Amino acid sequence: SYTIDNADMVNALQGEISEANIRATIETLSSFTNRYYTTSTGVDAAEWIRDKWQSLTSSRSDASVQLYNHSWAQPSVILTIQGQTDPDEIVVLGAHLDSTVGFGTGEGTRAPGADDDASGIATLTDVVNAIVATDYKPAKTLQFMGYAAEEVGLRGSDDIATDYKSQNKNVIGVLQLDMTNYYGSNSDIYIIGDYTNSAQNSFLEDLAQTYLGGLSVGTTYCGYACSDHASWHDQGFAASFPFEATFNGSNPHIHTVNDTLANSGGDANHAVKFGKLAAAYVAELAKGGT
Ligand SMILES: N[C@H](Cc1ccc(I)cc1)C(=O)NO
Ligand SMILES: [Zn+2]
Ligand SMILES: [Zn+2]
Repeated sequence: SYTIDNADMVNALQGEISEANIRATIETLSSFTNRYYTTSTGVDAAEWIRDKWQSLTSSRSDASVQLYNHSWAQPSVILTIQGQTDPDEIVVLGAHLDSTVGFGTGEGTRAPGADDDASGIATLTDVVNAIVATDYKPAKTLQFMGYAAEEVGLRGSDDIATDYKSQNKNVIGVLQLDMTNYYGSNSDIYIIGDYTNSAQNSFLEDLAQTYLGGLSVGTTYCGYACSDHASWHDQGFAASFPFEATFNGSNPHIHTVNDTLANSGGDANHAVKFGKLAAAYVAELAKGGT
């Protein structure tokens, strides 16, 4: 059952979430020609994330970063921060690191993917930065995951979720961030109601009410397995997916060469909301302190 009783830690983490940091990471990731799952630049982008997460956590003896290799070129990236008291309980926060402009994407094709999903990776990266800046030590284990090959059938997260299920890993919750930075609808955050866990969705709503007072939270539906949360849901894990807008209000530029920061408003102000929600999710699910 979910409890909300770690306010000092949540507030400290939220105080470190930075629009400028998130924007800088979006700009770097969208500057790779593409992050497609079969290309050299798709591999380069994954390795950049590995290096970034490694450098952010280099002072932490409880942290390590690994590539998770698949049957195609682009690896996934997993940062593990060991839990202090309940290390076998795992909280997963994910986003996908690949980008596409649809059929025909290949070596040299321009696919910036600023919102889809550099915004999600950048948001998670800033939560990692906040964890280090506050010297937060989670009671349960955290795993930050950059998934490869989401755009071609949720393939990276499917490999990982299936692997974790077969190993009987005790994943107590999964949060997906895919498109956090296009402010396209009236409410600030939309909880996806299908292929997700309703109890955890309610927990997210309670976290937003408690820690994101001024923001409004709605619900919307994909109607299909629309991002990596569905891979975890399919394996029976509790997954949730806070999303940028309603389906109709979401970023119309995705999967085109026009999915740029400029076409997401030119800043990361919308993504900041998701960073603060993710920070609350981390501290109130994984508990712990400094
Ligand atoms: N289909 C998803 C984007 C997407 C996710 C949820 C909703 I509602 C609308 C659109 C995708 O391209 N993920 O990479
Ligand atoms: Zn996506
Ligand atoms: Zn996409």
